[in-house]
Amino acid sequence: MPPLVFAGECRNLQIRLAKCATGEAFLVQGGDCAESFSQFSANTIRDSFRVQLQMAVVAMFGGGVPVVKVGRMAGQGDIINGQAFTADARVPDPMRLVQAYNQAAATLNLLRGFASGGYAGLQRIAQWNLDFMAKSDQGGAYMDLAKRVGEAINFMTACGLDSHTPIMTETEYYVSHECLLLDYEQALTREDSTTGLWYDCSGHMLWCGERTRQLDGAHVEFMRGIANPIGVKVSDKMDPGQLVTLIAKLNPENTPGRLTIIVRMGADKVRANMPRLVEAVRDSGQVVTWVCDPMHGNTECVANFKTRRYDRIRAEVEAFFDVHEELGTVPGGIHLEMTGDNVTECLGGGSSILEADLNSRYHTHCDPRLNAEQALEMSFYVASRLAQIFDSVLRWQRRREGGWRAGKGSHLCRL
Ligand SMILES: O=C[C@H](O)[C@H](O)COP(=O)(O)O
Ligand SMILES: C=C(OP(=O)(O)O)C(=O)O
Ligand SMILES: [Mn+2]
Repeated sequence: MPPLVFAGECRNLQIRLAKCATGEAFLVQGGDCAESFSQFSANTIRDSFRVQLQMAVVAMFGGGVPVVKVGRMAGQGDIINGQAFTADARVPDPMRLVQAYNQAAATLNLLRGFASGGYAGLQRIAQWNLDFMAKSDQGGAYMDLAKRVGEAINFMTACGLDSHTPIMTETEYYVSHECLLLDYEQALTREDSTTGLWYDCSGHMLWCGERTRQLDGAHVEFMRGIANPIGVKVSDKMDPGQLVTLIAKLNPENTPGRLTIIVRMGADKVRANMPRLVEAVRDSGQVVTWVCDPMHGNTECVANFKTRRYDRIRAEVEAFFDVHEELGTVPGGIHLEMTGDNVTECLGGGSSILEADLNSRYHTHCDPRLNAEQALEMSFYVASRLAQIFDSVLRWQRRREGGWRAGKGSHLCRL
């Protein structure tokens, strides 16, 4: 089966992720927990993509920083067994590997079309608002921002910016998924003819899950051998020394952008457990991109539904930014389980979803996702934190005629 991505694309993403490690860009990574075969459709793909476009515009315009867009898309869904709660459905079926591959290829094909075919053109910024969002507070706030962006574009066009330049009409978009099913990943791993390195061509970026990141495990051994940009999920159970050793194993050349540490601890565990990890990595001189996954540490069961509360998700993001602010290190991105559909899977947020609402539009096949409105609301919060950072950077720059220099390792030392 043909590879789904080209090694050169992975190298481009790695360069962008290196910028996220030094605060010169910010990663917005979002999509399903597990893409289901039954919900595979152009509209589902389109709507997830367009919310991510909206989030990127909000973070860029509000935060004053380039945004790197990576989807939790074109990865794995019902790739092993069926969803039905029956013994038959749960029997692993190898033909699902083929279906998952074909769906990933179709998803990626459509995403490439949206990204380069004009759908993502900045002139269309107002059309990205999803219909059901029009009347919501977030939708209204987004339209206000879209109007301001439109004015800025008109001004730049009046200054001579060619509205047909690719910056205005196209966007970069990458895909990622968990490197979980090694048979599937191995089948798509190819030696890149231009460098002689091995790339897992199932996606641009792969990450190692919280449950499979053992130093002597098969997943770390496989990921050590591929040249893709990779991530590692890290909970409060991670030991600082173990993390430093794991990073050295996965990124022995200490290549910027190669390794993203995706912290997922739970809102009430970040402040107590994240600083020691960040300090250990900083003191080791290793370059990583720090990203917050505020989903996986905040899962709970309410009224028989696996759900998450928007307030706890937001609190984890806040703590993530606070810890980096206190240590003078760099918040490099956010990693969300989200959808462009108007689902009721996570409680609270602007849509103020109540326990009684969970039953009405609960469509996830695995973890509960932020709906479009909640995801957009989160991007406004992220933008407000990025604005503070970049505002203070400008103050330092003015005062010191310098700027933030990427110090030894992933932290930034203020001049
Ligand atoms: O993202 C996927 C889930 O977190 C994983 O399947 C584990 O699910 P659990 O949190 O119900 O154990
Ligand atoms: C399983 C996942 O996360 P974690 O490994 O952090 O639990 C996931 O991101 O789908
Ligand atoms: Mn999940």
